[in-house]
Parts: sequence; structure tokens; C-alpha cells
Amino acid sequence: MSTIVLYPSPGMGHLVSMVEFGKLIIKHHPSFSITVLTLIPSFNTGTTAAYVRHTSATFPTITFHHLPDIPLDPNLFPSTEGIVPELIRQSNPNVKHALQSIISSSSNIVAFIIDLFCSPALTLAEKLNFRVYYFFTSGACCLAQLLYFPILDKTTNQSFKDMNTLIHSPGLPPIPSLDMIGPLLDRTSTVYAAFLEFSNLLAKSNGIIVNTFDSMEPKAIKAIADGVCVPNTPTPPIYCVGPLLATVGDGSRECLNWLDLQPRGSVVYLCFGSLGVFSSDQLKEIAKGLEMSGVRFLWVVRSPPSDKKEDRFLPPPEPDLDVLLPKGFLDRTKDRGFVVKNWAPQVVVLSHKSIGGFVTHCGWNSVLEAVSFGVPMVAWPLYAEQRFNKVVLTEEMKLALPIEELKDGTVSAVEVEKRVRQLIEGDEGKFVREISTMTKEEATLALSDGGSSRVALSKLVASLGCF
Ligand SMILES: O=c1ccn([C@@H]2O[C@H](COP(=O)(O)OP(=O)(O)O[C@H]3O[C@H](CO)[C@@H](O)[C@H](O)[C@H]3O)[C@@H](O)[C@H]2O)c(=O)[nH]1
Repeated sequence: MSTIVLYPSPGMGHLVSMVEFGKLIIKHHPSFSITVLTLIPSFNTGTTAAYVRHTSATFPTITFHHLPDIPLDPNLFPSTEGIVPELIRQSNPNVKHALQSIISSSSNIVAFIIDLFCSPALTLAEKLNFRVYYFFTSGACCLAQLLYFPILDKTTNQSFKDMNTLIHSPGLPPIPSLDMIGPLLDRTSTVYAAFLEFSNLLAKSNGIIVNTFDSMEPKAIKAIADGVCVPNTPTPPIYCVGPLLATVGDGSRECLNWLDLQPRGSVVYLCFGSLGVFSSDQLKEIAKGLEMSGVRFLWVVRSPPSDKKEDRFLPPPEPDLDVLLPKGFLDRTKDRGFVVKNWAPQVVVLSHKSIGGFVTHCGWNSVLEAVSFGVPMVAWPLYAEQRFNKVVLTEEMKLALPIEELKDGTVSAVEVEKRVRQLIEGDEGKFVREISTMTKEEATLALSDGGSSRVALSKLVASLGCF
């Protein structure tokens, strides 16, 4: 049996698209078997456990091999980007054991496909003589930036966070240094060192599969394919096979019934990924802005981050809306607004005819989901590579309007009001909507028979040498 082993990073935004990629392979090449190595840690990763359970039950052709959890002290890590690489590094012996047990069950591992964060497993797999591919869960622009990052690293001793300049890289628009990919901002941090290593390893793989499609990011894809992002060594082939979306979603169905009753294209949806949270002051500003705008809204609200350091990585408790939102807000907006606690079935929401716009943190899956349904966005980045994505989405792709932050990093009610109005009612929104509609059509084309993403999948499978 020819087996492809997938090794995703544990976060929702990483695991889902990789498992969906596994489903895509099985659909088009049913002779392969897929095994997914999963880490379901004790810290908050969104609703991954439920997603894995659901996929196991509905897709018996995909086997999940759970790696043992390694308890880590959250007090030692500044962020999720810090704790995840450590968990993955310490899991390497368990990964080796899992790969050996798959081989001994008479499977032939034809490819080991890993997430960027799982780079420590690359050397291990090479020693076992597997072909190793990356599955890159963000866009090709982000990939181009990371491939070029080792060059940028050599040209300066300063941290991007201290530069106040524009960063120029092949295939990319100029990126304000403060908007660079989050883990790259401070060159003295351990996560910077980890990402430098990951960036170098990316170029040593047999190929990089990207959750995007050719016509969405043509300049970055060309720069990578032409080898100019990694000037001194050959660049592995890239395979743009997306957009890959989760086909099922957890969360309140009540909000879908509410959406059914709203006029077409009238509702702005606000949601900030699997982990995005705001302070209670910021939640109140958003509420005020939504109320002043008069626009219909569907808003996913979570409890603010805990003050206790040891609780930072735990799932947030159910939000107390009466305490968190301005007094009387829910009552005053009940005819045109709906608040969901914690989690909405986002893919279904974005596909609903009543949705007219999306205020997003610019997580790549959220972006692709919006693109797949032609929904224009307001870009409100929070962490990871989301500021970088915002620049690309607003300056290059013109799929989103930017939210402007105040000097302290917060966003005022007036700005929220202005942007949601522009998005749903203004000419600015009309413009990004037109581009979004065109991009949606291009996405559909890429996924159709003979489309660029299907061709890329066939090339990838051919590179495995099994046929
Ligand atoms: O209420 C919710 C919230 C989220 N989602 C889903 O959860 C996923 C979230 O993914 P994404 O939008 O990519 O955000 P993150 O979870 O924040 O993803 C992480 O991983 C992404 C892929 O690498 C990066 O682009 C992000 O910056 C990083 O934070 C999407 O499929 C959403 O549809 C829901 O279904 N309901």
C-alpha cells in the first residue's frame, strides 16, 4: 500500500487545510492511503479535536495517528508561535516511532508532507530516506517572503521592529518593516532563530505544496518558480493546489436561521480566526461602531484574554455578553444584529447569500474562504503573519479595505463604523466586491478539471514516482 503521511501543526488554521488536502488526494487518487500524525495538546488550538473526530467518523480512508502529548509549562513561552515549535521539537522521537510503525505495518511511505512548524521532522525523515514535502498553510506571498528571509537576515543587524522602513523582496509589494511576519520582527527572539532555520529548510525539501491558486498570487508564484527568492541554491518545485476549505463546520446553527431572514448582501460578518481575542475595552468600541453604523451584523465574540499567565493557552470561558458589551447594546440592535459566543460555522456563514462583507484578522484560511464565496473584506490583523497578509490583501490584491489603528494599536468605534459602512454601502466596498467576485470565478476555474490547481496536484502526484 502506498501511504502518504501528513504531519500538520496542531493549530486549527494549520491542521484543517492539510487534512482537506489529504481528502483531495484520496478523491483524485484513491489508491493512496493517508495517515495523519496529530498532536492534540492541552493548550487551546481551536476546535481541532472535534474536527479530527468528525473526519475520522466520515472519512475512514484517512487514519489519524495520535502522537503522545508532551506537557509544557506555558509560563515559559511568550506566544503560541513559541510553544508550538518546542512541542514539535520534543515530539521528534515520537514521530520517528510513528513512521517506523507505519512501515512495519507493510506500508510504503511515498511522501512525508509536513507543516512549516514541523520542520524539525525534516532531517529525521531524510535519514529514513523519505521524500519530504512541505504543505504551506499561508499564501504564496508569505512563502516568497520566508524563502527570501535568510537573504534579508544577512543584510542587516537591526530588527524589523526597529527599522521603520519598507522591505523590498522579489515578487512582493514593499512591506512596511513593522508589518513583517510576526515571528521575524525581533532578531533576538528564539522564534526568530527558529523561523530562520525553517526558512532554510523549506528550500531543502522535495517540493512545497501551497494552499493558494496561480491567478491569486501570480507575481509571488513566478518569483519563487524563477528561483529569485532563493538565489544561491535551487528552489524546490511549488504546487499551488488551493483553495482548500473545510467542508464541515462546528458552531451555532441559530445564526444561520437568523441569516436566512436578512436581505441579500446586507450583513457584515466579524470573526477573528480560531484564537483571536480582544480586551473588553476594544469589544465595547466594536459594539459602539457597529451600533453607530446602522449596518446589519453577525459578530463572533469571545472572552478577553486572561490576566493570569498560566491561563493564556487555555480555551476562553464562555463570554458574559451583559458584562462585556455596552449596556442595552443587544436589545437596541436585536432587529439587525446577531452575536455568536465563541465559534460560528464560518464556511457556511460566508457562503450565505445575506453576507455582504467580512471583518477578518487575515488568517489565510479565512481569506480563502472569503475569496471562495466572493466576499469582500476589511483587514484587521492581530498576530502571526496577519499584518503581512493585510498589506498584500489591501495593496496588491485589492480584496480588502484596511482598518486603521490608533497609535496604541487599538481601533476606535468611529473607524469600525466607517469601514463597515464603506464595505456594505460605499463605493470603496463596491470596488473590492467587484474584485472579489472576479477572484471567486478564478478560484472556481483553478479547481475545475484542467484548472491550474488540478494540474498542480497531478504534477505533484507524478513527482512521487508511483505511476
Ligand atoms: O468562529 C469561528 C472561527 C474560526 N473558524 C474556522 O477556523 C479557521 C481559522 O483559520 P484562519 O483564518 O487561517 O485563522 P487562524 O486560526 O488564526 O490560523 C493560523 O494559521 C493560518 C494558516 O497558516 C494563518 O494564516 C493565521 O495567521 C494563523 O493565526 C477557518 O477555517 C475558519 O473558518 C470557524 O469555523 N469558526
